[in-house]
Amino acid sequence: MLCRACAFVRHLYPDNTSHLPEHSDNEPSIVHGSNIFTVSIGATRDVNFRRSVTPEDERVVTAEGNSLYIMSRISQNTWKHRINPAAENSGVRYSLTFHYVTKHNGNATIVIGDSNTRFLKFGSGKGTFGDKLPGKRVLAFTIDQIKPEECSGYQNVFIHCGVNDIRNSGNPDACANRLIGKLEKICRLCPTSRVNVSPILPTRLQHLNQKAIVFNKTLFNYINTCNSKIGSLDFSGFLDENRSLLDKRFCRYQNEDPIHLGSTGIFTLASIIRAKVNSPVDGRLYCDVVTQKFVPNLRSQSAHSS
Ligand SMILES: O=C(O)CCC(=O)C(=O)O
Ligand SMILES: [Fe+2]
Repeated sequence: MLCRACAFVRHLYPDNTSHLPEHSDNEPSIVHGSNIFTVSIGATRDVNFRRSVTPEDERVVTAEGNSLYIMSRISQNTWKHRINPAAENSGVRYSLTFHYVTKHNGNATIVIGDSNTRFLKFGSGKGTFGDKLPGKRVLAFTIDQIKPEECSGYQNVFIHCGVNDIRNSGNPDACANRLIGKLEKICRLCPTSRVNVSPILPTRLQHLNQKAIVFNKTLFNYINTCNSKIGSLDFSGFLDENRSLLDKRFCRYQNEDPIHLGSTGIFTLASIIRAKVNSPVDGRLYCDVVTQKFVPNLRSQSAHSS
């Protein structure tokens, strides 16, 4: 059970000269998907709303005494609000703003990924990330199924792309560019979130791994040169001793399934995600391992390709 509480902010506007600078109510403690309620008492004042990316898009809400206006938490990622000084003095105004907060909401995490993320569980109790790491897991089997809008309000965003796209496409580079397009949109929608992307996880199939290398190289070139601080996960521990295939220990059914993680693999993936949430906010803790060491190994290729 998450510990939920209400935090409230009180403002006093003694006369028409008092104002509130432009801001968003986007504190990490405010629960994703919640609403923000503001009760007005006393003089009527205008609340001006402006879209962050297109500031010319401005709206005004007139907050009369004894009225309530409601903003969604999600809107705070794309809108700012302020109260300008008023032309005429119509007296004192108070406002009370209520935020729905949880103690650990600063860790709120969304994982969007393929079937290898299916068994990652948020919540409390055994087999979950626990109360201190609240969040949501969303399945996206292909890059096109990733919906950037779902990420807003989460402090940590993890995008885990599987092999479905590269398996069905002759052009892994084009797949990587489609994912990059999604990442750019996520960074625009969630400017204060820590966005992380996984390299494609190695499989037991060398022909897929070769496509994954091309995909990962394009992806890493982008994240190492883009202006957004996108983090990545270090998957080097999943490789076998030749550093070319998914280590059997992590496979489902001990190597019977060449693509899917078994319980050890899922546990390892969960640990990597948890460590990333707990890591310092440096934005750039990169493993280039997959692009540098995850090279095709001809010996294991003939032994394992199918
Ligand atoms: O006084 C108001 O209506 C605005 C209050 C507000 O924006 C806030 O408390 O964050
Ligand atoms: Fe506010």
